[in-house]
Amino acid sequence: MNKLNRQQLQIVDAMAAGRITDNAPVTVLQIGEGNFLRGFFDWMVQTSRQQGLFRGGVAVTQPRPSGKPKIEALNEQDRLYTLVLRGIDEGKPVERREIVSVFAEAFDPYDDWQRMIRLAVSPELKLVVSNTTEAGLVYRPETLTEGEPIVSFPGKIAYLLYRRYLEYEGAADRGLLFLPCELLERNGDALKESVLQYAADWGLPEAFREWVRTANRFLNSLVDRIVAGYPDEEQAEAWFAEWGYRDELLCVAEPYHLWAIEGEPELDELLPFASAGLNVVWTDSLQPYRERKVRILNGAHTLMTPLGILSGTEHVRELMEHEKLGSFVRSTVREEIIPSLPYLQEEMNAYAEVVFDRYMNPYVRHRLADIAMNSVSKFKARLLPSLEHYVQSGQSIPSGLAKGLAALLRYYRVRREGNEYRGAAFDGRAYTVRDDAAVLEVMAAEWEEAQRTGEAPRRTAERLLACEKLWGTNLAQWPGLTEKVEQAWAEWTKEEQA
Ligand SMILES: NC(=O)c1ccc[n+]([C@@H]2O[C@H](COP(=O)([O-])OP(=O)(O)OC[C@H]3O[C@@H](n4cnc5c(N)ncnc54)[C@H](O)[C@@H]3O)[C@@H](O)[C@H]2O)c1
Ligand SMILES: O=P(O)(O)OC[C@@H](O)[C@@H](O)[C@H](O)[C@H](O)CO
Repeated sequence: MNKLNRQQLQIVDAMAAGRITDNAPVTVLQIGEGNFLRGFFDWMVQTSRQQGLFRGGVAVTQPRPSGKPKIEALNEQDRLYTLVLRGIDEGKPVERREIVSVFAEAFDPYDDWQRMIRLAVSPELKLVVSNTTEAGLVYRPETLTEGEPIVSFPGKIAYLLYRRYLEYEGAADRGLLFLPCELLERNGDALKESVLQYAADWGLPEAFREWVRTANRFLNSLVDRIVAGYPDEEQAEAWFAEWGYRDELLCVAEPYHLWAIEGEPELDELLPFASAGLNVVWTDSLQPYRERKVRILNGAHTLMTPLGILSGTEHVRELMEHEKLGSFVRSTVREEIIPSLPYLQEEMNAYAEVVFDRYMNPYVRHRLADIAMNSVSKFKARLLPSLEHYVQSGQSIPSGLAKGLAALLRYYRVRREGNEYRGAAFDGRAYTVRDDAAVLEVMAAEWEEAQRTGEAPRRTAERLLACEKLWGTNLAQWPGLTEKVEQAWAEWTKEEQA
């Protein structure tokens, strides 16, 4: 059977009315080849194109050298992929398939840095969208060597903007609009600050920094859609047989979507998603949207993942249906996370119930292993603020959140095997942990030390919690936390030995 290709696109022409002509100007640079942008942003571009509201094309590049295979796979499929939206929408089952065809270019910036620069200085370019996870939108000092690709995502943006600034001699109307989709608080501001930091580190002129601030817009936004990515093999094969083509970039997402963007509604002219009928909200305050979503929906995901994997469950729905694990998640959200939020409790409860329904979506098999990537930074952004609320207000540490942290630490009990860091579940089965090398090295070293010295678990918990490199603060000083972590470990050790 053939892979998805342009001919195929013609066969399903009717459904691909938003397809791109090969000579469409590239108005969007996308940094991120991952599932999320393909299941969210690119689908929005396609939807707007189908209505004649958006005319440009998207150039997609990967933010890390390791993302190259996806870019290659995309090119092998004429830059097309299939998106399946499946779920319950207003009480009714929905299943829609669409071939997304918004990519005018897909290339590896590490292979062809000059191409990246040409794109950055293009007069057609208007928008830069990204999703590099919370671990990617981070400032890490980096040297600028002319002619060589910049490794980090914000470093790339700093250099590319500098080239654009030089190209147009600082013209005020040549700036770009940035829409980082990483789930970080004030993601636009975070990107701008990192860019300015690199500019200062590299000794770029103050006039350039001023141009970054005044001629460019870095919008803060909050995205919400569960994009599960590639389905399980059995489902994928059944679909390929039905459709008559194979698609390595097949992506499955729920129909629900929300993009709350801090900015004036007039920006809809540049980004005509709300006009296309999509659930895109222009707002002057993201805070309530953000906190509700990150602390409840993402927080519960990050809470369930380590314990779920350690217990041998694979998918969100399976975990939510599990008697003990499902009720652990629900009660921690209802009794610990929601009371830590400064908003109307009924509204938060109503939102949480919708989230639990979304988790139970019978059509989306959202893998815990996927959610688990970079769990340490996710825990810090999504769950630590809830835990901190109790510490700050002098209340005792709640058990569910402490158990979640204990599970996270136990999940990161890893050893290095070749290029991978592997841990063992309660039943001894091995799994791979994906996180920043620095995080994995610290975790592996701390656990190795525990094993080497045969120290008491309390001491190990204390050392891990005290590790400021991991948490940015000394968590061992939070009253009662070390004891609760140790207690949770002791219970699991008993279960493992039983
Ligand atoms: N999948 C969803 O349901 C969903 C929904 C909302 C937001 N998100 C956002 O998407 C991220 C996960 O993306 P996905 O679901 O597309 O997964 P994915 O694995 O398909 O893609 C992850 C992307 O992030 C990049 N990346 C990972 N670590 C990086 C690092 N250290 N530096 C630079 N780039 C890095 C990868 O190269 C890839 O482009 C989340 O962290 C979140 O910010 C996802
Ligand atoms: O995408 P991640 O890996 O940052 O986090 C996993 C999930 O919490 C996340 O993808 C949610 O499904 C999503 O944020 C829903 O909008």
